[in-house]
Amino acid sequence: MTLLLKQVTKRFDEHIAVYQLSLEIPEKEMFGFLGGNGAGKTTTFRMILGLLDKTEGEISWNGESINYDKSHLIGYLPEERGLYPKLTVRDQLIYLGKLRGMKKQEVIIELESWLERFKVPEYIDKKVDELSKGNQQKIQFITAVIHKPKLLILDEPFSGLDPINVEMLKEAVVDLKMQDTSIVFSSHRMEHVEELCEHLCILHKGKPVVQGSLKDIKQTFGRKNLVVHGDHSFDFLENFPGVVQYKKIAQGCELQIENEEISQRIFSALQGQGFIRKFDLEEPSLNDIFIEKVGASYE
Ligand SMILES: Nc1ncnc2c1ncn2[C@@H]1O[C@H](COP(=O)(O)OP(=O)(O)OP(=O)(O)O)[C@@H](O)[C@H]1O
Repeated sequence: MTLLLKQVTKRFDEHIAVYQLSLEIPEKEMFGFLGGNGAGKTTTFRMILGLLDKTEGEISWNGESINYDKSHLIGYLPEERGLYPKLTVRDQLIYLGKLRGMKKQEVIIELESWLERFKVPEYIDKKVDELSKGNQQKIQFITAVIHKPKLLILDEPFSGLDPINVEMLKEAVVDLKMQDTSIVFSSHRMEHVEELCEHLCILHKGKPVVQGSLKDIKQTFGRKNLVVHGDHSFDFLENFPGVVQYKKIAQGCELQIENEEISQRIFSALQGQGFIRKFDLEEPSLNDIFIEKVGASYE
């Protein structure tokens, strides 16, 4: 089931939060939605989920308008987490699971298996406000996935988690994808999107500035990173034609260059200048691309 956004705009009075956004989110894939603060990610999610009316445009799933009565098809981890603090994890999940058409016993089986997986089986009888923020987030994640949705929308799923829990959640998300769940997630963390997503969109002030497959985005960006390690000074490369950025490091330097050809010229210029231990041409990182496209306004 492909999720399609066509020329979607959202205005809050005079303020345009999302402007003519068109996106195709392939089924059974993980799609990364990037953007600085206030770029329009959450607003877009809320429109997809029917929590906010769009001002203009169309949103469809598998060629049809999304039927919000069939809430069991969609799972949502909101940015502002919202669990009932005084309910136990068990009661919370039973309540939310039933809202999505699950039977109590089904909920318990799924919940126990998720808590086991997240290595916190003892939390089942704890009240939410007895849990740390990171652990509350795991519970919130379980509420988003317990009913096995076909489309899963995760708004900043990894924020506030320690590295071990980030890995645990990442693995869970990858497994859900393997089980054919279509997943869209927003993040400020480029490396997470780079690691997990085949396709992505970078929003800036409500407009897409980059979108497509990660591979194509990197290829068409043109610029490359070049890492050179060696014993002599590489300072002359700072003003070398085609070098966009120069960074001195202990072992040598790291450069951003305009294109692959510049690396050949640098290679020639380094001949006879001493021992080179490393000369590596690398794809730009998503972080490089983000900074270039979104620039100084990113917080
Ligand atoms: N209910 C609202 N009323 C008025 N303006 C709003 C409302 N919701 C969002 N906005 C504005 O719309 C813009 C997009 O906000 P949104 O929350 O979608 O950004 P975001 O990309 O999710 O940001 P962040 O990464 O900081 O969470 C912002 O300028 C925000 O102030």
